[in-house]
Order: sequence, then C-alpha cells, then structure tokens
Amino acid sequence: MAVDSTSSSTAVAASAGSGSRPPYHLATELVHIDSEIVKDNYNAASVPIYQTATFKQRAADGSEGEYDYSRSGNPTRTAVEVHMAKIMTAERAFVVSTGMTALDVILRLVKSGQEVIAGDDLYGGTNRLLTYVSQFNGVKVHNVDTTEVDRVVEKLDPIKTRLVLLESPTNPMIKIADIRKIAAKVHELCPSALVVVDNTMMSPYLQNTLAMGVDIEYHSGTKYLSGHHDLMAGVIGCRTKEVSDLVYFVINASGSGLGPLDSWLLLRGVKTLGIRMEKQQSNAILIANFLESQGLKVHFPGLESHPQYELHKSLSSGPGAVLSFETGDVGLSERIVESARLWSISVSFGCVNSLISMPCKMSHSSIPAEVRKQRHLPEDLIRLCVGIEHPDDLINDLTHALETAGVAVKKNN
Ligand SMILES: Cc1ncc(COP(=O)(O)O)c(C=O)c1O
Ligand SMILES: N[C@@H](CCSC[C@H](N)C(=O)O)C(=O)O
Repeated sequence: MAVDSTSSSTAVAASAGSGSRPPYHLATELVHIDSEIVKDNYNAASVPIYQTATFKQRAADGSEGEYDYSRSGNPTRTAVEVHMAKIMTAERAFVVSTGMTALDVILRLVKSGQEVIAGDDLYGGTNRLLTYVSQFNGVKVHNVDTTEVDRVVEKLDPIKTRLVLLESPTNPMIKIADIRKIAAKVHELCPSALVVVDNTMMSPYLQNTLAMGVDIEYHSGTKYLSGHHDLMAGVIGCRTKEVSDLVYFVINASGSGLGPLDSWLLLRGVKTLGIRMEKQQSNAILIANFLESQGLKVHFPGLESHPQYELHKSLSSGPGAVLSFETGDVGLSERIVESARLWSISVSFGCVNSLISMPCKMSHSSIPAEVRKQRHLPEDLIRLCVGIEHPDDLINDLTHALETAGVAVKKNN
C-alpha cells in the first residue's frame, strides 16, 4: 500500500463531515457528533438507538432504503462509525463486537501461505489468535522484537508478507516500536503488505497511527474508548478505500458488527475520552514516579528512564495510563496485589477506576510458560491501569499494599 502521509502523530482530527467549519482540537471533536449522520424526525439531542434487525422497504427490489438489515448496517452503528472515522482520521471506521473480533476480521485478509510479522510482547489474547491461525490456517507468524526496526525488516518477504502487526506501547512490557519508520520500510519493500497497529493502549486521543502511514489501526473499544467497563467493542479504522472495502466485506459476511445498544454506549463513552485520558495520564505519571522513587523497575514511557522515552514522545502526545513494574519476587508481587484495597484485582484497562493485576497469571496466562520465558516476560510483573481517582488515595493505597507485603516504603516529601 503506497503512502504519501507524513503528518504528525499529534495532529488534530480532520474535519471529516464538518462542512466548512474549522477543525477543532481533538477534545472538542470527541464531544461533537455530526447531527447530519442520523436523520432523526424529532431533532433528538442524543443519537437514537435503532434496536431493529430489519428495515421495511418501499420497493420489492429493496433499492430505496438506506438500510435493509442490521448485520449490513444500522443507523446507530453508522453514527459511531462516522464519529470514530473523524477521530481517527480514517477513510472509514467500523465497530465490531470486541477488540478480538477486530483482529479476527483483519486476519481474514491473510490467505493460507502468506505471512504475518508480529511483536514478541503482545496482549495474551492476540498471541492466542495468532497461534491459532498459524496452527490451523496455514499462515506463518514471525514474532520479533519490534523495538528494533531491523528485526522486522529481516523477516519481510515481498511475496509472502501480508501483515505487520504492532502494539506500541506493548501490553504488558510497555515497549515502543518506531511505527513511522516500520510503516515506511514495509511499504517500500513489500507494496502489498498491510501495516496494522493495535492502538488500544494509547487511544486515538494520544496517538494517530493512520497519520504515520499505518494501513489499519484497531482498538479494543472495551477499554479507553468506552471508559466504564460496561460494554465490549472493537473499532477498526482504515486509511484507504481499498482496505475499507475489504474490511466491510468481511464484517458484513461474517456478521461481526456491533449491535445498536452497544454502538450507542460506545458513542456516549467516547465523548469523555479526552477528559478521562488527561486525568488518568496525570495520575499515572505521579504513580510511576512514586514507584520509581521506591527503587522498583518501572516500565512507563513517561519516565525519562524508559529506554525509548524520546521515541515515544515523537510518536504520541502522552505516555498514557498503563504501567508495569517488577518486584523481583513472584510471592512478593502476589502479596502486593492482594493487599491493595482501592485498586481492584481485574484484567482489562482504560476504565475510570484503577486496576491492578499480574499479567502472567491473568491477562497473559494463555501464553505458555516456556514462551513467556523465551520472550522475557517477567512472572513477577505487576500491571497498573490508572483511573481517575484522587492521586493521593491511589498512592496511599499502593503504600499500604507495599508495606503490608513487607516492602519498606521510603517517604517522599
Ligand atoms: C492491547 C489489547 N488489544 C486487544 C484486546 C482485545 O480486546 P477485547 O477484550 O475487547 O476483545 C485487549 C484486551 O482484551 C488488549 O489488551
Ligand atoms: N480471560 C480473558 C482475559 C482477558 S485480558 C483483558 C485485557 N486485554 C488485559 O490485558 O487485561 C481471556 O482469556 O482472553
């Protein structure tokens, strides 16, 4: 896929569907939904939920109706899709039932005999689905360290490579890939390959990968986009019409589109993405500094000690609100996690409330232990997903958890 875009990752959303008005800051664009998207007879201030499976047609050939059946399209789903396309600066965006469905749809663009290059630190469920396609669908998957552009380039095959799949930051080691450089190299050396980024950890508020030349950006909408852990969703944004058409075909054919009620909940949630992300991120920066001041090994791209601190700054407008840290002892990590009172022990992230987890025992337990070891995923790793609570309460609760587990906490002034 040829690329001509060099625009900055922090660019404000394009004014898709906004007529002649000027483009606003992304925080403003998130709140304002183009009222022309859904033609509502009553001027409803909130997009209606079209809870219907089918649509009446006036003519027998069905040629007059904009919609015929909700698997193929539904006005509430269209509203959130058009809004997400604007936010992601996508040619077209699609909403599907979960983040894993988004990846499943994208992987259907890969045929038997073709190859995928993916990171070696990925969400556990992503690794599971890639393992499935490599075992049952005849697709070779290369897992490489995507922090090094050369490791990706080495595996590129102009004939066989179909997808290059990146997470940046990765879940859970928070490693950074040079998305811009990798996209340029892949397009130069493999014109028929697609560069795909799972941008869930950043959300479109902090990182715009389509503007870096990526072909498909996808999200688990279960996380920051909805923000309240009250729905499952996936979002796919495509840079070109050619790719959008392929993706729409799979979604319609397989029936993976998001239902009307969840589309409505996603649209409501995304309006507050900016304010939630700002607060979650500023809390996360305080917490990362607190943990680092305790001598712990903290993985967070907002810390100058992060090996790719400068690279991440060049790709995004902030470090986000997920961090992980090592204690050096699995038992100690377990005691810390179980001693927290305010931080809930849960998988997932991106919600307004703060979560604590041990990836190797929870979100990444589907990766076999020997593979976790080969890929240097520490068993004692603790992941924190920072919410919008008062930061003092979060730090006090972590202090309590560390002390209860037996760590001597240094008091900072
Ligand atoms: C980075 C990342 N991508 C994708 C997913 C899958 O999303 P979902 O749970 O909505 O299927 C998850 C977590 O579940 C994730 O952490
Ligand atoms: N039991 C689930 C675990 C989901 S983990 C969710 C999230 N991506 C995270 O990183 O916490 C499964 O098997 O998928």
